[in-house]
Amino acid sequence: MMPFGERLQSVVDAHGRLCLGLDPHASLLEQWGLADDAQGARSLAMTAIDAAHGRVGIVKPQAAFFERFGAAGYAVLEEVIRTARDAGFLVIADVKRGDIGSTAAAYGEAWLAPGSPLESDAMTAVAYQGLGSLDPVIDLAHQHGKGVFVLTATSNPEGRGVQQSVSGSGRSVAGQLARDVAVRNASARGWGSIGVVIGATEPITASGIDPVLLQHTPVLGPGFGYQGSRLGDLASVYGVAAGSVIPTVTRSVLSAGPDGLAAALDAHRAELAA
Ligand SMILES: O=c1ccn([C@@H]2O[C@H](COP(=O)(O)O)[C@@H](O)[C@H]2O)c(=O)[nH]1
Repeated sequence: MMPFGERLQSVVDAHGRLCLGLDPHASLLEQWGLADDAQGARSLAMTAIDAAHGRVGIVKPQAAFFERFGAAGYAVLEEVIRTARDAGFLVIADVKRGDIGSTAAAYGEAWLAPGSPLESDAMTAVAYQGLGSLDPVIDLAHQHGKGVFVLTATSNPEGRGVQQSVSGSGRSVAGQLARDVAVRNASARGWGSIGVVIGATEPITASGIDPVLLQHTPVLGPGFGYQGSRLGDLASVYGVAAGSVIPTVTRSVLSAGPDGLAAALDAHRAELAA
């Protein structure tokens, strides 16, 4: 099985690095004229996947917007993930899971184990219980050619108090976490399979992250579009790590409505290319 980092690189080479978020917000369902239920969420996500064909190679369903509908929402999420993967998209399940190791392992089995109903190509994870608590997930990911993106410096301003605080190492929490993740990718030829999530809403150096360390570490970058950052600002936000960033856009595309999705995606791709 090819490692996730290499699979990610080949998808980026073929389709570019923009990632489309699949977030059926209640407000978007209303705007699209869809019911605020599991079938409405299904319709929005499937329409977005159709429009994404040939435009992006990576999609990121946000589980929370499906979980709102309980079992019916989960059934739809399973179908959305399967449909996207069968169509050749790389699917990053934005689930932000984390716990003591034995429980984290079960999260890994849910989202990354081959044959699991929710099998995705990568998942997002939270290291608040220590990066080591995610080791069972990381081991599982390596075993099956999957990826894990660890929240490091998030796009929401409320995160900064914790993430920018300086730990005993003399480094910020975010800076230390980025360093610890980067160490796990050190032997990769290109990108490793363990990524970080670093929001685009302020320069990453403000969080004490050394961009030089991220050469082999894929960076999932939310915060573009709706949250205010511009794809054209990629280099000023991420510095020398800009080449490792997978920028994600969601509401700034989905708010264009079903008929405007393709044009919105093309406009975002053009901004990124420029
Ligand atoms: O720091 C983070 C981590 C994750 N997200 C997620 O990304 C999308 C952003 O959606 P937009 O509509 O493009 O703002 C959403 O699913 C968040 O949960 C984030 O925004 N920031």
